[in-house]
Amino acid sequence: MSQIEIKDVSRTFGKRTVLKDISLEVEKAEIFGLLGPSGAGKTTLVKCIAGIDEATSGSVRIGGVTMPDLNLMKRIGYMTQSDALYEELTAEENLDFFASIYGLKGAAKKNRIHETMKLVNLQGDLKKRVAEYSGGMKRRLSLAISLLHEPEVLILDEPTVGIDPVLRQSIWEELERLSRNGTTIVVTTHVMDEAEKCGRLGMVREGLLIAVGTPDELKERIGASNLEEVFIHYGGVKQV
Ligand SMILES: Nc1ncnc2c1ncn2[C@@H]1O[C@H](COP(=O)(O)OP(=O)(O)OP(=O)(O)O)[C@@H](O)[C@H]1O
Repeated sequence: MSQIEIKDVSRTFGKRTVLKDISLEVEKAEIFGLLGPSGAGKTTLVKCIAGIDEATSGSVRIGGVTMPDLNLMKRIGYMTQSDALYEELTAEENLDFFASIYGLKGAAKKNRIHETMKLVNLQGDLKKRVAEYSGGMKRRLSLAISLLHEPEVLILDEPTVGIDPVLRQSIWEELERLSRNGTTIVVTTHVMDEAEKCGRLGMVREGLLIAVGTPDELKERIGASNLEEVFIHYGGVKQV
């Protein structure tokens, strides 16, 4: 059984269909990347996987359980594109709040807060109010929050936007470490060198999943020398 099983998922908003019959399986410990032009439906798809949104038809199962499922959501880490943070609270208070929701307590909670903040290089800014954080710092704090409870499945919607290349690299090293330890990761990105680090990629265009494969398979399939060409071939629009 695959860790994530997406079967014939469609999502409509009013008369508009933004996901069309998407079927996909993601294996345990895989890093699966979703690529596609802006508005293609990547965020809508990851929201359906995370159980934040529900497919109009079709099903999403994680570990054999149909989503959305409240119990299962505690085992999923989800980082949204727009940071869901309490601006008036300090970073530490934000982390403390989310850690408590996930059932972390006492010394274990404190240790995990420090570990995740170290990981995103914000350990010196725990006491700072989020309102005083830069955009990139907020992204890093959101990432730390999504990692707090060491989820089995991690869903990241453009996690490294606004993050400098050095830190981006260390975040990817951490994602690779998590995957080696068994975490399944689904990540959306517009950054080609990040896409290259994914085990497999899914190309989304106008609500359809039009190609799936390893970065090398996708390149070979169309005779491209790099992923940018693959993106342009399948996406039609060049992203900056
Ligand atoms: N709640 C909603 N109501 C109506 N339309 C929506 C809603 N959410 C998303 N859409 C539409 O669905 C389409 C897909 O949006 P989505 O955010 O999934 O794209 P995306 O591929 O993630 O884009 P980006 O790369 O810019 O983040 C867009 O045309 C968007 O306007």
